[in-house]
Formats: sequence, structure tokens, C-alpha cells
Amino acid sequence: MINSSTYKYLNAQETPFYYYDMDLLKTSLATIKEEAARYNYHIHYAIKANANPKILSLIQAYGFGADCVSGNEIKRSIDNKFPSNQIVYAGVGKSDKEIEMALEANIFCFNCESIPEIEVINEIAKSKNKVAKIALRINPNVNANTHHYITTGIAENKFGINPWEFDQILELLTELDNIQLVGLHFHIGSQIVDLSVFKSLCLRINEIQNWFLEHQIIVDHINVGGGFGINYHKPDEEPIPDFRNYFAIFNEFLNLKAKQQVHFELGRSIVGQCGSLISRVLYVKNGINTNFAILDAGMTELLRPALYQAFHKIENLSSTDEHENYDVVGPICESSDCFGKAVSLPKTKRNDLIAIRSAGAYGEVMASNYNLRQTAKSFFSDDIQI
Ligand SMILES: Cc1ncc(COP(=O)(O)O)c(C=O)c1O
Ligand SMILES: N[C@@H](CCCC[NH3+])C(=O)O
Repeated sequence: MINSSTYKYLNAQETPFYYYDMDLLKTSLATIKEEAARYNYHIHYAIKANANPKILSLIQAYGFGADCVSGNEIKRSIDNKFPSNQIVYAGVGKSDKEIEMALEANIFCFNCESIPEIEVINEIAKSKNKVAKIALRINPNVNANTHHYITTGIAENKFGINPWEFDQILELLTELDNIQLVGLHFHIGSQIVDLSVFKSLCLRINEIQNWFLEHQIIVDHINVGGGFGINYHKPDEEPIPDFRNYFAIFNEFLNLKAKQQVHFELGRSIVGQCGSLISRVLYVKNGINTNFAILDAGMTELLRPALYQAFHKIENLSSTDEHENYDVVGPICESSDCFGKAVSLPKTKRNDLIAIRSAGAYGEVMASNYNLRQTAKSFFSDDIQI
């Protein structure tokens, strides 16, 4: 929600830009910390959701670890003071160079996604006289009931190790001296709002963990990944997802062994609601069946609608007139450059300020310079002098 003095400040800036409500982020972080503490859960923030340094240093200050998917994300985490021993590193395609730098940085754990990757990590660790701690990222074949493109834990997906490879993995672990198995890791997808999916995940993890126990393997931690979704339709009514019920599911359904820790990798649920993309109307023009509101922001600033037909609430911050329907589009030379069709907005005109809400996760990080666009700036509520 943007009040009138903030509006005045934002309206004086060159658009488009990202605007972050840092009070909301602080409240979200405090809530997560409190709810996770009930069960002694360990939270790693998924840097991929938003790697803006100012956001990272605030998250780090709450004591969370970092979940990374590239060498550069590991570097960015360390630069923003995330302790290396709280950094986990997943990804199906870790390069030798990235593995080397992660070993040099002494990260907490590699979440390994294939047998050849484990062999390569062992080889590189050996050359450095180190022992790499690893967790097995397992593909549990649990349907996340979310958009097809952001489902990661069904058998057809490229992510993780399949259960039919477990015997081979056990053999390998006895042969490799520079690998230490410390965890089992799962991440089945993103924007999951149906909590029963997490119950199904827990039940499947129990089955998988039992297989390992039958083979005399007890790991230190179970990493259940991230994926908890946000309410894109009601960012003001539900600015913070229901972490209490979310964490309670894992407490109820996950069978843990003594001293076993539970790790989470939360991205969207932490930062999603605190960010908005702020843009200005360049032109309103008549189409055959619709009016187009053409913004100065496009899919280059926020790709999600073009890539996944994702819904983001769109608000006209400058007008309170009667509502009309608009197709809200960007300036990019692609027909998919559309933020919403038949969006009901107060009568909209050139230079009105538009907020595209819930853009804190997978917004700024997925921006591109296609059409040689300028990189959008970001503003933070706590920097605004009113
Ligand atoms: C391995 C892994 N962990 C955590 C996340 C964070 O997911 P989310 O932002 O949905 O919480 C992702 C992204 O989906 C991921 O690929
Ligand atoms: N980028 C996706 C989520 C993918 C998460 C990374 N595995 C989104 O905007 O919803």
C-alpha cells in the first residue's frame, strides 16, 4: 500500500523502477524467524528470488542462511555477509570453476543433483585435499500442483536424483573419500498454495528416509526446499503468508530421527509481497475490442506475466475515476509483452503512475536488456525522506 507522501516521492522519480517496502520485509522476516524458532527450523533464503544487496543485507541480519544456484550467487551472499557455513548450493549444472570456488569458500553443503556431479565434486575436493559435505537432492515424484514451468519434483523434470539410482549412490559413497553425506534435499516447485502438497511431500520424504535407514544411513538434516506461495490477488489483505500453518505441516508429518535438523529454502514467500514495479502510462490507445494502456515498463523489467501468464495485481496510483477495462501492455516488440488483459482500472491517462504488485520475487532478478533497455533502478521505503 502506497500512502500519499510516498506517492509524491515516487511520482517525482524517473520510471520504471522497483519499489521495496522495507517495513513489510522486516515484519515478514521477524514473523518467519519467530514461527521457525518453535521447531528449531533452519531457514536459508533462496537468493535467486531477489539478489538486491540491500534486500540481502537485511535478510542476513535476521540470521538466515543462503540458498544459491551459481558461483556468483555464492559470491553475492558472502559479499553481503551471509556466513559461508550457512550457504547451500543446488543446481543441475555446477561448473568445475563454481565447485572449486564453493569448496574454497567452505560452504555448508552441496545439494547434489546427479551421480556424475558427485564424482566431479569428489575429484575436485580431492585435488584440494578437502572433504565436501553433500546432501542428495532427490526427485520425489510429488506433483506440486502449480504452473508446469515451475514444477521441479516430478519424474520428468531435470532436477534431482531418482530413487532407482539409490543403490548405485550407496556404492559410490563407500568408494569416494572426499565426500561426506550429511543431508537429503528436496524441492518440488514454486508458488505452492495448496498446503496438502507439503503433506504429500513429507509422507514421501518419510518413505525415502526409511529406505536410507534400512541401509544404515542416518543423515544430519532433511532439507525440504522452498516453494511456499503468496497471494498475488490480495497483496494488501495477505501481505505475509501463513507461516504458522506451513511450518506446522512439517512438524506434524515429517518423521525425524534424533537430533535430525530440518532446513528450508524460502524465496518468494519472504520477498514476494514487499516489491512493486512502478511504471508510467505512456499512451492510452483504442484497440478493436479494448483500450490499451501502454506502460514504460515491459517484460524486460518483469518477465513473469509473459513467461508464465502470471497474474500480478495492477493499480493506477494517480486516478480515482470510474473504472474502465484496459489491456495493460509494455513497449517491447513482442505480443506477449502484456501485464494483464481487460484489467479494471480507474480511467487512465498519459503520465499516470501504475504499480504492478507482488513483484519482489523473480522480478528484478529476471530482468533483461532486450531491445537494449536500460536497467531499472530500485528505491527502498526506508531511504525516502519525506
Ligand atoms: C532448489 C531451490 N530451492 C529453493 C527455491 C525457492 O523457491 P521459492 O521461491 O518458491 O520459495 C528454488 C526455486 O524454486 C529452488 O530451485
Ligand atoms: N522464476 C519463477 C520461479 C522459479 C523458481 C526457481 N526454481 C517465478 O517467477 O515464479
